[in-house]
Amino acid sequence: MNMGSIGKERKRLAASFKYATQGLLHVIKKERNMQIHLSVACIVVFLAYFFSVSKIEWILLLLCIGIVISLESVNTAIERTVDLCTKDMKPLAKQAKDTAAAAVFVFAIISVIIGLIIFTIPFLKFLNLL
Ligand SMILES: Nc1ncnc2c1ncn2[C@@H]1O[C@H](COP(=O)(O)OP(=O)(O)OP(=O)(O)O)[C@@H](O)[C@H]1O
Repeated sequence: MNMGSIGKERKRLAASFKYATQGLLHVIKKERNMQIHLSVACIVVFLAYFFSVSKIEWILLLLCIGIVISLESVNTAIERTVDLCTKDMKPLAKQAKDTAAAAVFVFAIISVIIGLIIFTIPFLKFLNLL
């Protein structure tokens, strides 16, 4: 690989980061669900810091936050693609959108359960109930 092609490769990499950032900002601006996920994520990070959760618990919480945000982005991409394909009401369009929404929903429920497992005992101790 010569210097010219390394420079081109770097530019291409920088451009792909730029486009991904634009995509993320679009979902944050336009999708109410993403705004809710991010607000919950901020609260979870605050609680994790406040209760000094363990390293493995931090990893689990950050994984949940990352996966929910990623799934919501993919869900939005599928919604946009369906809307681009058809403006008519079609059963397949509904199945595509609802199935994509189900992916976010399932992992969001798992994340809530993980959050409850991690925070319930510290929270009860904080309230002097344990
Ligand atoms: N082209 C379509 N054909 C059939 N059903 C559709 C179509 N577009 C949307 N729907 C269905 O209508 C319902 C509402 O969809 P809509 O996209 O308006 O909002 P949503 O799924 O709540 O997503 P969001 O709130 O993130 O925009 C969903 O069940 C969806 O699958």
